[in-house]
Amino acid sequence: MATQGGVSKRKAREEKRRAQLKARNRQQKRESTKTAQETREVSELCKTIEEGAPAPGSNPLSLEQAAAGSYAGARTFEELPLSKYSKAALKEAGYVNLTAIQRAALPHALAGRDILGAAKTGSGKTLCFLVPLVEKLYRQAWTRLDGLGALVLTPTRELAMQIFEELVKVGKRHDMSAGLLIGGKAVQEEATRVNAMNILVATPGRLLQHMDETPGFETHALQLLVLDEADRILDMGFAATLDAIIANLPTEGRQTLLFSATQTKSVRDLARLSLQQPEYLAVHSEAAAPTPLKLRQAYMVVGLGQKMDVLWGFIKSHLTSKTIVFLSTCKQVRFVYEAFRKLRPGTPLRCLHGAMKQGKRLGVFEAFNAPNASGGGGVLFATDIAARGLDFPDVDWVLQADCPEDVAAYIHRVGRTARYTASGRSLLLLLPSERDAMLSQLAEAKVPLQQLRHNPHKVTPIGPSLSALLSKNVELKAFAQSGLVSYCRSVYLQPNKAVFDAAALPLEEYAESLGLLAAPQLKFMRRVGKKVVEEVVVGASGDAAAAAAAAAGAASNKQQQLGKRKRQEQQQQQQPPADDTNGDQAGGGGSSSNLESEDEGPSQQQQQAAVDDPSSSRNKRKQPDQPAAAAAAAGDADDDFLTIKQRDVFDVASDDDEQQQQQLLPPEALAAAAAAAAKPKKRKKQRIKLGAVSGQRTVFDDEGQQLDPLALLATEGFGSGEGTGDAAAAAAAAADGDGLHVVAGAAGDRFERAAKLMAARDRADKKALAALRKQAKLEKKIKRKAAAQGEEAPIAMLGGGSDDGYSSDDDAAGGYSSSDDEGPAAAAEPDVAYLGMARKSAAAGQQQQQQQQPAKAKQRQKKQQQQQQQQQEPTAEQEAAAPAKAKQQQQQQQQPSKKAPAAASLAEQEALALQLLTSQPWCITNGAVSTRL
Ligand SMILES: Nc1ncnc2c1ncn2[C@@H]1O[C@H](COP(=O)(O)OP(=O)(O)OP(=O)(O)O)[C@@H](O)[C@H]1O
Repeated sequence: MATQGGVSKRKAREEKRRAQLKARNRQQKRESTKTAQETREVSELCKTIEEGAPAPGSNPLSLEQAAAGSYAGARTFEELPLSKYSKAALKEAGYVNLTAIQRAALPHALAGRDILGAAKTGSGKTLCFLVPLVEKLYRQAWTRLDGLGALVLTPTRELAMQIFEELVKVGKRHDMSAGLLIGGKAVQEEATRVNAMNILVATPGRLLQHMDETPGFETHALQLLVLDEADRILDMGFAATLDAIIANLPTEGRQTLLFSATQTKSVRDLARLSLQQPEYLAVHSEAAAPTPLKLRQAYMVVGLGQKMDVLWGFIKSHLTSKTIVFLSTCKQVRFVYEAFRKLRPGTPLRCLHGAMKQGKRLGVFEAFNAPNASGGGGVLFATDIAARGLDFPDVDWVLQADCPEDVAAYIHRVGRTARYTASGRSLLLLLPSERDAMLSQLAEAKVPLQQLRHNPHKVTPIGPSLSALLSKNVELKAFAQSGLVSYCRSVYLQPNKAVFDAAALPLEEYAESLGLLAAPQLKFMRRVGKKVVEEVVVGASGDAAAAAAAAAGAASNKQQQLGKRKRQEQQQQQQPPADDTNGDQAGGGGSSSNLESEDEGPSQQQQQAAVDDPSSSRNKRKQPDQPAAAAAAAGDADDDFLTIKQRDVFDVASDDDEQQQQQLLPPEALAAAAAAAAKPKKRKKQRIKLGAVSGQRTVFDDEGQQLDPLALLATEGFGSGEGTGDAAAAAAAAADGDGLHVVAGAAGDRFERAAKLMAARDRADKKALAALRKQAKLEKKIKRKAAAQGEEAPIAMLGGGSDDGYSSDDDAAGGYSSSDDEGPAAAAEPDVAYLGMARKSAAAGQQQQQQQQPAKAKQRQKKQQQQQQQQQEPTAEQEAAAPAKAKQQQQQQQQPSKKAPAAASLAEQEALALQLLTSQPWCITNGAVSTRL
């Protein structure tokens, strides 16, 4: 039996070995056939490319169809000299016909030429470099042993991930390795595999890190370098990193492809890349607009104080739309997202910014990237990390809540919608101070814009709701504060000074709109203010009118424009409710829902001026029918949040505006306007500015009387006599009409003193914040400890507020300091109070504690009880001193103790801190926001 079993086992083993051998032979045969086929295919492809390549410098897009013997002019992927692997993969991914930029770029790229390609957003530039990349390595029979053959650089991690996914689709049948190198992942993990990669998609920073740190990371064989969003990678932000990367790459025999919707033309930039006779392919340079055809773009002028309301109103009115909202800083995104989430608009909210952890970033990206199966909407609040290249499907709206830094940023942001053949809409919110310059820059770039205004019935102020939220949530308040500061700083730092004017930001209004009680005092903003003062002082000579004129002369054009804009703003504020106008515009239909009208040209501008002008009688009359017709044509009847104002505003910044408005005014209104203009408005405004040394807050005394802004200095430690004296002198000087330079001179001193005071406050604020942080840390630690010991929920940490779910009754009853709670355990650990026990009898509480306490604690308790007993048996001396002591105790009971028990004092501290956080103004010191305590 044993021998029989052994024989059958041996037979089975032999059969298995034979089967394996057969399989290996088959595999080898297949591979050699495949290699032979591939070799044949590669040689054919090389021949076709060599013979049929378009002439250098030609634009294949101009060809109607592929010429005989040439693949230039191909209209489908099938007509291009591509491997059958690539063709099959492209077909599987649903790519059949070529887009314009693909028709122009692919023939040149396949021929191995360097390319500088520019085309509108969403026009398919990704395939313009991925297909030639895969094909080039395939034609060179690149194997895994050959190392790094192609490198794609992109400015953001999300874009790198998206390109990588696309690469996997296109190259799925090829035998190559590809890797994704982005920050936020363990570099060591990547280092083990990076050397085995044939293709890398990377962000510049992480790639350079591997070049510096990963042993054996070689790039000498690189065949192809791609810069997606080339202008961004070539700009200042990446300059040093890119130069270091390029220094590590071979220049000989390397093909370089650069693509973007907004291409760089800087010769110096291109010289850094050592391009070899590049083909410049800007397929949409002759187009009417640099933005997608199916994108409807609009702007709206909104004061900074109303931005949050408009944003909220927009979201509430577009709950089923998929929207991306762009804000300028991470901190703003964080605040708006957190605050709106708590206000529950009724649509999913997400946020994406650079300060998020990579895992979260990826999760949000994937979630927003998922096709919208249910058809429901959603909002993504994002910084400019989502502005370039990302191909989120089905985005209906792009809302730029903050002005983009330049036209290129605008084009990329709006390009997140209306991609490929889809349509989309965008709305740009502009501050009155940004309007003219930004619109003229956009007009210069031929961006077609229509002016809209919001339906006031759809906008409710959310400041009070935010304020209520902030008063309960210290963290959210800190977010609001840092959001505000970061926004102001971003405006202050913008190089595009024609558009961004930090001095024109109405901080008080903005702070209020975020739910804050007061605006911060920002050092950098004070520098802006100081500059204005200096300009005025330089211009001051003799009387105030001359000084104002000199100041106006010295000030930049921008400032003059600002004055003009402010006048316009004032006019707009006096305007009758916007819905009246819109109702009229809608042709009496009562609906203010139109987004587009067909009328353009100068008459439009006149119409605009009439709409803007409150005194124009045309405003009160019905407008012609055309907007109603346009509305019907536009099919926007569902959008009752936005209402039409004007279409294609190209020269809103022109100096003729005022003139045009005046032409439309009736004579009486003109006379009134002339009288108003004759008043020395400017002087008055400047005086207010100069006096507002410590911000433009209204200051009230204890009785609630409004104080002169200058008197603030007197009340805040500069010597009341001097301060009031200054204020009075300033007021007197101002009254006699010669006050401008006097006030300006005095302001210098005050600035200095105010700066000192603020510095002292800042230090105090910092200390207070540090104490708060320390306390929060302590709470967390105690909580963790408690959780680890398996203690149940009813343990509250001192200073922990009501987050732990305690009833307000307990809090109101002063649960922290209830004498019932201060058992031996509480005495031993003064930072922990067992609030849950306040509801039970002290005895029950003690019993429970005894059950929970470990043996050591029991011993300690016993010892303390013994001590108490000893204390209860008074000595003769104690008996003698007893009456005096009793009296003292009685006094102590009657007078609230100055030094409260530890628990009570901490609770008080917390309450005080909370109160101060929600009521005091706050400052900024070296970037850290702190609360003035
Ligand atoms: N030939 C094609 N046929 C069908 N769909 C295509 C084709 N080319 C590209 N697309 C699709 O068009 C969309 C936009 O493509 P892509 O992301 O490459 O645009 P882009 O020009 O790089 O945009 P951006 O300038 O914003 O980076 C993608 O969803 C892509 O799948």
